[in-house]
Amino acid sequence: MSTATGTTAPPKLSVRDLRLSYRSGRRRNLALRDVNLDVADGEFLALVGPSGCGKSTLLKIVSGLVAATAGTVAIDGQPTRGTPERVGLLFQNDALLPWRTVEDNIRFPLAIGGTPLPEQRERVKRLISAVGLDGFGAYYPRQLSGGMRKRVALARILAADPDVFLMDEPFGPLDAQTRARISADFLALWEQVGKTVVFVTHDVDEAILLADRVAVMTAGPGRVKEEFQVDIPRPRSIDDVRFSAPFRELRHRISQSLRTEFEPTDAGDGR
Ligand SMILES: Nc1ncnc2c1ncn2[C@@H]1O[C@H](COP(=O)(O)OP(=O)(O)OP(=O)(O)O)[C@@H](O)[C@H]1O
Repeated sequence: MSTATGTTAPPKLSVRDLRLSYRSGRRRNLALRDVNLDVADGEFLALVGPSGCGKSTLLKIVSGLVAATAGTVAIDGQPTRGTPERVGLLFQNDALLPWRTVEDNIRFPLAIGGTPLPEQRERVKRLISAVGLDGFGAYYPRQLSGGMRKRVALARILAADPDVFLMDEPFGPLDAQTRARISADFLALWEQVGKTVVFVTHDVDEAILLADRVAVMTAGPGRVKEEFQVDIPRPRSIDDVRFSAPFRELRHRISQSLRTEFEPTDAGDGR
C-alpha cells in the first residue's frame, strides 16, 4: 500500500497476535490463539471456518464488545480502545428497533450523529430506494419479511457510514433464494461505496462471490491458517461468476482447506 509520497499506509484494519480465553466457572476456554490479519482500505474480506472456531468472537473483539486476552487491533495504524467509532456491525440478528418505522430505524444513526433533519430525510429516502424498499418507509419491522428486515438493517449500517463494516452471517437465516437476491444487491451497493468489509459466512460460494480475499480459520481455538485471493473482476454478476472456471477452482481449494479442519487430528499436533 504505497502512497504518492512513497510512504506505506497502514492497513485499514490490523489484528496482531490476538488471543482470547473465555472464563467458564473455574476453567478457561481458549477461543482464539494468535490471530493475525490485515485488511486493506476498501477491501472485502470473507472469513470462513468451522463452527466454534471463533469467527464471531473475532468480530466482537474488533468492535470492542469483548476485550482480548492478548494482542492488538488497530485501525489506520492506531490501536483501538473500547468501541471504535468508525466500525459498524451487522449481526445475524438484525436488531431493529420494533417500535420505530423503517424510516426511523434507518434515520437513527443519522439523528444520533447530528445530521440536520432535511438531510436525514433525503438520505433515508435514497437508502430506502437503494435497498429496494420503496413504499415501505412507514412500516414497522413486525410487518416485514425476514429478507426485508435485513434490507432495513443494511440501510441502517449504510446510513451510519462506518469505515469498516463487520458482518457476522448477516444473511444467514434467510432462505436460499432471498439470500442470493440480497447478496447480489449488497454486492452492487458495496461496489459503489467501496468500504472495508469483514464478512463472516459458512457459505464458501457466498465468500468467493462477494470477497476480494477469503481467509480460512482453523478449528477452535481459531487462527487464520490460509488466505485466498479472489481474482475475479468486478463488477461481478453472481450468476455469471458462479459458473466460471476460476470460481470453481477456488471453491475446490477453499473447501479442501476447510475440510482438513473437520477431520480428526493426531494427538500432540501442537493445538
Ligand atoms: N460468552 C461466551 N462465554 C464462554 N465461551 C464462549 C462465549 N462465546 C463463545 N464462546 C466459545 O468460544 C468459542 C468460539 O465461539 P464463536 O461464537 O466465536 O465461534 P464461531 O466460529 O463464530 O461459531 P459459529 O460459526 O458456530 O457461529 C466456542 O467454543 C464457544 O463455545
